[in-house]
Amino acid sequence: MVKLQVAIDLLTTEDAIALATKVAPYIDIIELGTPLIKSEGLAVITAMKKAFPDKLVFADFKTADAGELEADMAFGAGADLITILGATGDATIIGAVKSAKKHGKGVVVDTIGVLDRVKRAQEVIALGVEFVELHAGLDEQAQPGYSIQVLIDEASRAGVPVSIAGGVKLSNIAAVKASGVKVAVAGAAIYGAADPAAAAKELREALDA
Ligand SMILES: O=C(CO)[C@H](O)[C@H](O)COP(=O)(O)O
Repeated sequence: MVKLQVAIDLLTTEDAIALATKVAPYIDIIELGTPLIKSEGLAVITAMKKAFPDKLVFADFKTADAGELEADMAFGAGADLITILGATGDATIIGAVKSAKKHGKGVVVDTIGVLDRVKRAQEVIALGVEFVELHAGLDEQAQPGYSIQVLIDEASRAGVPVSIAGGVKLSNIAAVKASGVKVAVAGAAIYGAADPAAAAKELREALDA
């Protein structure tokens, strides 16, 4: 079964918990976006895990250095998963994996900004990470000509556990699923919808079809 991850790119704990409450029945992983964590600090992780102990809480740290220290901070606050940048050196990823093993949690490598995402995904899986996020960030998505098809094609040939993030929505979720991903990440398609619960339900149903 493909897991559905909601990326919460809102700026307050109150708004994040309100959104998670609406969509919880349909999602597996609650992602606390980088701007949300920068705005609210580690407390938002603790509050979300307390509110949703049965969901995986994903702290989108996008760590570039001090991997073990930052992973200790995220896991200590209640996160189940943390992102480390694929663009950084292996030592940072190895440090975070060490922390994850200590806490019984997991590391996700975010390939934002990496030129050859598939090659890097294959390299970092060997370091013990849970899965790799094939990711076109919000700024890359805003570039003229951006298409999620690039990520879908990459996922199809990755040969290692991956997620796709960067414009996942109802019109492409079937193709995302068919690419063999472990996790589909949807942010704006859920938090930006007039009815986030209905949007999450439709995505869930499409993944389960
Ligand atoms: O991590 C992120 C940005 O850095 C986003 O949460 C992720 O890209 C999901 O985006 P979208 O709103 O397009 O689904």
